[in-house]
Amino acid sequence: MVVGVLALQGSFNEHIAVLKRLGVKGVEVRKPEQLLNVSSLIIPGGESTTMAKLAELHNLFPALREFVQMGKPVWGTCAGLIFLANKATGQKTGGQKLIGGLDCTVHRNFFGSQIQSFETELPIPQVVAEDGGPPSFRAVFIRAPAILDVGPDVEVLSDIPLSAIETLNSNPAIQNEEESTESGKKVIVAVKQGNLLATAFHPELTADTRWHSYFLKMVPEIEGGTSDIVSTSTSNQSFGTRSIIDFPIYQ
Ligand SMILES: NC(=O)CC[C@H](N)C(=O)O
Repeated sequence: MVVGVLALQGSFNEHIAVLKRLGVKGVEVRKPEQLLNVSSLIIPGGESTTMAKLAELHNLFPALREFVQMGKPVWGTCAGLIFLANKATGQKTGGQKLIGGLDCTVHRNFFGSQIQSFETELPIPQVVAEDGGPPSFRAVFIRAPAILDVGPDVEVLSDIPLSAIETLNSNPAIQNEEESTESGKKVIVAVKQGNLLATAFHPELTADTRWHSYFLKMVPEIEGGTSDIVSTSTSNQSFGTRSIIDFPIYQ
């Protein structure tokens, strides 16, 4: 079995490279019929409006929705998270099509514009760190979304205190959100709901492969049939982070 990576736009190459480091084949998915050949799917970061337009052009929405509804593991990172959400706010005029399935509301550019992108250390969730490594991971937020509310079946894996973000005082979206958020202090940045995993940050842009290993464990074919793929690879894991200078710029 191979892992599909939606390759319309954004950081699909980076995801495929991480999968390769873990000994797993990642294949680019651009057409509906290609979803038949993959056990699971990663939807990368990029620009969700553009991705939605390209998905529409390639008639991918029905197949993507079916893939999600069939219970196949799907992981959305950043724009991919927006794509999977049932509801998005902060969209461009006219809105954009979503795959949906993930019971949450996401704010598309919660942390501000491209220049308000940032990196921070966040505690690694217990379930993600099963194979060890440092207690935190480097979370890379690029014009990132955040999850504003979740339904009862959604498990929150990571959240972030707004006070930890430098842009807090200069970004009106965050200030408004802070006032309207009940806890007033945190937003959700990683969730799991059954077969769906979603992160507002970009693990594929760091050398820490634990989020990818966690996702691979959600894929029954890989976990059951070829468990050495995941367990062997974890011994090769490193936990460093690439410099932000290397990051692709998403418009
Ligand atoms: N790095 C990203 O994927 C950014 C996503 C962007 N906020 C969007 O609307 O699509």
